[in-house]
Amino acid sequence: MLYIPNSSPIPFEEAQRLILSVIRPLPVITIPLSKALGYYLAETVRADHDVPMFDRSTVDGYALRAEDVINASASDPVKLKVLEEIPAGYLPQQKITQGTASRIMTGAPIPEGANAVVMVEKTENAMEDSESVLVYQSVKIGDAIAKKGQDVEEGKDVLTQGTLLGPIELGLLATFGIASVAVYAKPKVGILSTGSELLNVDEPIVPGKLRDSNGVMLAGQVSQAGGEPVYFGIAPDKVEELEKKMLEILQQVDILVTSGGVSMGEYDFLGKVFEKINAKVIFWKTLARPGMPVLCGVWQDKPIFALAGNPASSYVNAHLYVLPAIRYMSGSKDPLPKRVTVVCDEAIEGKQMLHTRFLRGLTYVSPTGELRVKISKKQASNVLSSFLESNCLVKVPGGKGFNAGEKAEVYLLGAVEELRQ
Ligand SMILES: Nc1nc2c(c(=O)[nH]1)N[C@H]1C(S)=C(S)[C@@H](COP(=O)(O)OP(=O)(O)OC[C@H]3O[C@@H](n4cnc5c(N)ncnc54)[C@H](O)[C@@H]3O)O[C@H]1N2
Ligand code: MOO
Repeated sequence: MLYIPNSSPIPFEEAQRLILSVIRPLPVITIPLSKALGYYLAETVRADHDVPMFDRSTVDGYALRAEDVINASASDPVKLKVLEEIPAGYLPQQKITQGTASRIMTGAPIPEGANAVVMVEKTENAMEDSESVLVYQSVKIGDAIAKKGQDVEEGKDVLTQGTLLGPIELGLLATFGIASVAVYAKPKVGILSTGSELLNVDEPIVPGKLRDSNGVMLAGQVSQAGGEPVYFGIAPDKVEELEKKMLEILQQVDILVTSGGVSMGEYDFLGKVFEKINAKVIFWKTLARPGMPVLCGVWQDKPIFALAGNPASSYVNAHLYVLPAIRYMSGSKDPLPKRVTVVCDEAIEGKQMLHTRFLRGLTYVSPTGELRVKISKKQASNVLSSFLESNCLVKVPGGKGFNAGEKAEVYLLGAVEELRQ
């Protein structure tokens, strides 16, 4: 049995590395393209044709030879004979020769002989006079023509295995006729809140007790990372009940996440339960706060994350350890949290601390366009509300502080588009 109650805390980066070394991407499934948003691609898709497939007009106008209108101007237009009209979706029938042009619509194939398109606005009576057109502007060879293969060249990789499928990726797959797509399955993540002091969200408050806020919060984080959360309610601080409940859940999910019961209290039983259910401990305690006492193990290849119970600790633990595991099992090649470097508004004390701290902060764009961060006021592990005014975690490594104006690394919590000015 590997459970070591007095194991020494490890750096959080080492904890992340250890987790990723014991898990694997889930099996590949094939699903309709319309359902594939948010999945990771399990195959590399190669372009089996050019996009565009032919030289096409980028404007409504006239396909012509640039050399025929080299001297055209507003005061001295050039008259060309109009051969035909080419709507998008049709093939040209006529070849452009000296002194001729064809009316062409945006997206339609360029006729043979033409080497440029002039916009209809730079011509006169264009749409009424089907015989001829007056061109009031010169054009250069290639003007208003999207070349064959301009977007994607035949034979090139369009998307590689491990790419997260967003709206753009779905559009590209549709372009190549991929109606069903091979992706990695998404992990089912069981969530169990532990603690005899906890009440269900809909229960009336009882003196000394509090409602389970971690359950729904963790489910939200799991969903945002692309996992499928399943909430299994509250379990009391009793070893036998926890053991039974956790084994039951483990049969049904790919990952188990619990919160509470991992520190040194008389009722902190999670370590004991790991021992009872024969879960192999990967680590217990990291050199990072909030969430220092987090316990992580595997049971029959399924990771178990026993997160520290304080709400901010659970949130940060999930962000640093659970979400990367979800992304990795979902097929991501880059599962660790997104980070950026920003300039500190104010000094951050910390030289005397041994562990890394993740401080709540607000990253914003300064009027000069610089990414800067201000530290939120409340940082205690039991405080959740200060995340409302935060959008990042500022990493303050052990033994280090920051001067005002110094650069620090922050872990982004919201979308980058949410950075406020
Ligand atoms: N003697 C020591 N005491 C503590 C240590 C330590 O090293 N030695 N570590 C402290 C740290 S750091 C943390 S973090 C907490 C984490 O402890 P647990 O994971 O055992 O969490 P609990 O004691 O079960 O709960 C802590 C706190 O959070 C509340 N809680 C728990 N679950 C929920 C939930 N689902 N929703 C809302 N609130 C929840 C719980 O009621 C407690 O108030 O331990 C320190 N102690
Ligand atoms: O590591 Mo604990 O989460 O600070 O209070």
